Amino acid sequence: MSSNGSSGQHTSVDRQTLLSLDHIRAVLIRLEDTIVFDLIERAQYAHNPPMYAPGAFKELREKENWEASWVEWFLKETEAAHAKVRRFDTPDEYPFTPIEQLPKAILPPLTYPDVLFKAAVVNANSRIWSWYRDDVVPAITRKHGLQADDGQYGSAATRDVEVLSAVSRRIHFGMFVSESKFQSSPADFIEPIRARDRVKLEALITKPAVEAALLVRLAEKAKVYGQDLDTLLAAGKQGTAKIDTEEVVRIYRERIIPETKVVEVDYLLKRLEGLSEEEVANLANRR
Ligand SMILES: O=C(O)C(=O)C[C@]1(C(=O)O)C=C[C@@H](O)C=C1
Repeated sequence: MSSNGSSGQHTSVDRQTLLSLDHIRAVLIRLEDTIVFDLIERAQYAHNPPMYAPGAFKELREKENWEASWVEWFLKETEAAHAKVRRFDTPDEYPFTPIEQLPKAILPPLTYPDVLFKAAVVNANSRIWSWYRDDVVPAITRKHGLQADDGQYGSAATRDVEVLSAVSRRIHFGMFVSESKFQSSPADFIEPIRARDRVKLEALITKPAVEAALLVRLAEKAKVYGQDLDTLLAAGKQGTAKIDTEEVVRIYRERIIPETKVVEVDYLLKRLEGLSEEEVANLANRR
C-alpha cells in the first residue's frame, strides 16, 4: 500500500478500492510473481542449516549479543531499517521482529484510510517463520543435497528475508479479503462469529474455484520463470529448471493458502470485538 510520497500525508489508494475483491485479488496475483522469483533466488543456495539454528554462530553471540538464529538476526537488522522509513505503519506490512524491538519511524506517520477493523488485526509471522524454516527452505534447496551447506550465509539470508517479507505480506492481505467479504454481507458472518464457529467461517470465505485457478496459473509461472533460457537459446536444449514447479505449487497449496485462510478466520473471529449490541444489530440489518 504505497504512499504517494507527497507532503499531503495521505496514501494513494482510497477505501473503496482497498475493499474491492478485484483489487485485492490483483494484488495477490502480482505477489505470486514476486514470491516465485524470490523462491528461485533463494533456491540458488544450499539449505545451510546453521543459518536457522539458534545460537549457531559464536560471533553473533559475542559481537551482537544475539542468541536466536542468523536469519532472525538479519530479519531484525533489515526490519530496523525498514521501520525507520515507515514500512510497518502501513496496514499490509507486519514485522517478524517484535515491534517494540524496532526503532521508531523518522518521518511523521502517514494517514491510511481506515479499512481494517483495528481490534481484529492479527500477526501470523511466528507461524510463517516456523514452516518457512522447517519445510520451505529444505524443499526448495533439496537439489543441492540434503542439509547441504555452501557457506553463503549472507546471500542466502538476504533471499530468505525477501521471501519471508513477500509471503508475509501476501498472507496478511487475507485480512483485507475478510473485511471485504464481511462488508458485503455482515449478516452471514455474525452468528458464526458469535458461536466461535471456525468451520463455518472457513466455509464462508473459501472459494474453491479461485484456489484451483491460482494453482494452475502458479504452475505456469514457476515453469516459465524457472526455465533456463540461456541454455535453451545457446544450445537449443532444455537446461536445468531453477526451481521445482511442483514444490512451488505444493508450498502454495499446503502452506500459503491455508495460512491465508487462518488469518482470514482469525480476523473474523475478532471482527465484532468492542462493538455494542446496537452496532452489531445495525450491521446485521445492512444488506
Ligand atoms: O481470493 C479469495 O477470496 C481469498 O480468500 C484468498 C484465497 C487465497 O489464499 O488465495 C483464500 C481462500 C479462498 O478459497 C480463495 C483464495
